[in-house]
This record gives sequence, C-alpha cells and structure tokens, in this order.
Amino acid sequence: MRLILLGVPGSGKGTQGAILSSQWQIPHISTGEILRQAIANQTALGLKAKAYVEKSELVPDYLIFDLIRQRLTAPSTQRGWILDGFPGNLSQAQFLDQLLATLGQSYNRVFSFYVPTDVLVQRWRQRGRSDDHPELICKRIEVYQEQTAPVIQHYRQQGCLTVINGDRPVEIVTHFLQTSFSDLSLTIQQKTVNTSERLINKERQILSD
Ligand SMILES: Nc1ncnc2c1ncn2[C@@H]1O[C@H](COP(=O)(O)OP(=O)(O)OP(=O)(O)O)[C@@H](O)[C@H]1O
Ligand SMILES: Nc1ncnc2c1ncn2[C@@H]1O[C@H](COP(=O)(O)O)[C@@H](O)[C@H]1O
Repeated sequence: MRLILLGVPGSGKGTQGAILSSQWQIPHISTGEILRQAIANQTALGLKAKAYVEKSELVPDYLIFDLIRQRLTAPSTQRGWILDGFPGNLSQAQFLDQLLATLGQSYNRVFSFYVPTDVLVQRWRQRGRSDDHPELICKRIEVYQEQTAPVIQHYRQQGCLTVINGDRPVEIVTHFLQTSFSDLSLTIQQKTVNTSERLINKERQILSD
C-alpha cells in the first residue's frame, strides 16, 4: 500500500496517516514531523532546516530529496508507506516519480483533504502547535496555494487523485479512506479479471482458427 496525503495545514493528514499506519503496519512518513524532530534533536538536517521551518517556508528541495530517498529505500518501507506533506512542490513530485521508477514501484492513490476555512481556523486554535499562530498559518497557506496546489493538479491530470471531505468525524474520514481504497482495489482486480478473460478468449480464437 503506497499512499500520498495532501491538504492544507490542519486538514487531518497527520491524524489519518497515523491511524492507517497503525492499521496497515506500514510507515507514516510526515516530512513536517521528521523535520520538527530533527530540529528538536539538533541533527545536521535539523540545523539546516530550522530557519525555514520557523518561517513556515518549504525547506530546500535537496534536504527533502535526501530524506525521502533514505526513507523509501529503507527495508521498513518495502511493504508500503504513507506520505504526508510530501510532495510539497512540483519538483518534489517529479523527484518522487523518478525515484519510484528507479525502485520499480508506484503509488496506489493520492488523497487531497478538503476542509472549509472556518473549520480549519477552529482546528488551528485547538491544536496549538508552535507554528499554529495566525502569521505562520497565513504563510503556510500561501506556500500551499503557490507551491503545493500545482502538485494536486499534477496528480489530477494523472487520474490518480481522490478528493476527501475532511470535515467529518475522524473515524468517518478513516472509513472513507479505507473504503475508497478497497473500491479501487476491486476496480483493479476487476480490470485484471477482464484483461485475463480477454486474453484467454483471444488465445481460444487463435487456437480455433
Ligand atoms: N476529522 C477531524 N475532525 C475534527 N478534528 C480533526 C479531524 N482530523 C484532525 N483533526 C484535528 O485537527 C488538528 C489538525 O490535524 P492534523 O494535525 O492531522 O492536520 P495536518 O493536515 O496533518 O496538519 P499539518 O499539515 O499542519 O501538519 C488536530 O488537532 C487534529 O486532532
Ligand atoms: N515536503 C516539504 N518540503 C519542504 N518543506 C517541508 C515539507 N514538508 C514539511 N516541510 C516543512 O515543515 C513545516 C511543517 O510542515 P507540516 O506539514 O505543516 O507539518 C513546513 O512549514 C515546512 O517548513
């Protein structure tokens, strides 16, 4: 299972990523969370990323590329992963496409969380993370609209995007994610069955000719 979760700050990606990761036993890779931990632990990555995260700007791509390359080539991600907050811009999306092609892998689905602004405002107030004050939230939304929204368009054009209504109770959103995913599996399974049947019929026709 390989999923990408996108959505404005506070739309619920991290909440759902953690639930699905525990249910499916695959890593939840939140770039924001990894960066916050790296900053707290004062690692080399943290020291380089700190000034950007504190201003709610995207950290330079090369730092994120190294981080994602390390995670997606690690044994722990061989069974699958849930990406949360990555790709943050189009060059990161292109990097991911290339990395997955090199690894002979692909993502199953991209989910984009939609939550109305008035609901988001309440969530930011309640969460109270250090970057949840109005000035930094405005900055993250601006970054999202300018740099991350084109990523959503990229996946929409590839036909692998599902928009999720994130303004529902947590368990309902989880259920929707699971169901839309199993619907997708069913579609894929059905397509495989149809293709196999077509091939068998073609073989029969060739043999009888
Ligand atoms: N479906 C929901 N209903 C109500 N509250 C929710 C829901 N999903 C998440 N929340 C709450 O909203 C807040 C933001 O959620 P979360 O941290 O998962 O968002 P996020 O998209 O990961 O944000 P960010 O990109 O800023 O890290 C949290 O306090 C979380 O508990
Ligand atoms: N994909 C990313 N590219 C660059 N910088 C990123 C990325 N994801 C997160 N960041 C930085 O971390 C903070 C917090 O991210 P959340 O997704 O809101 O947890 C973000 O403002 C960037 O500075």
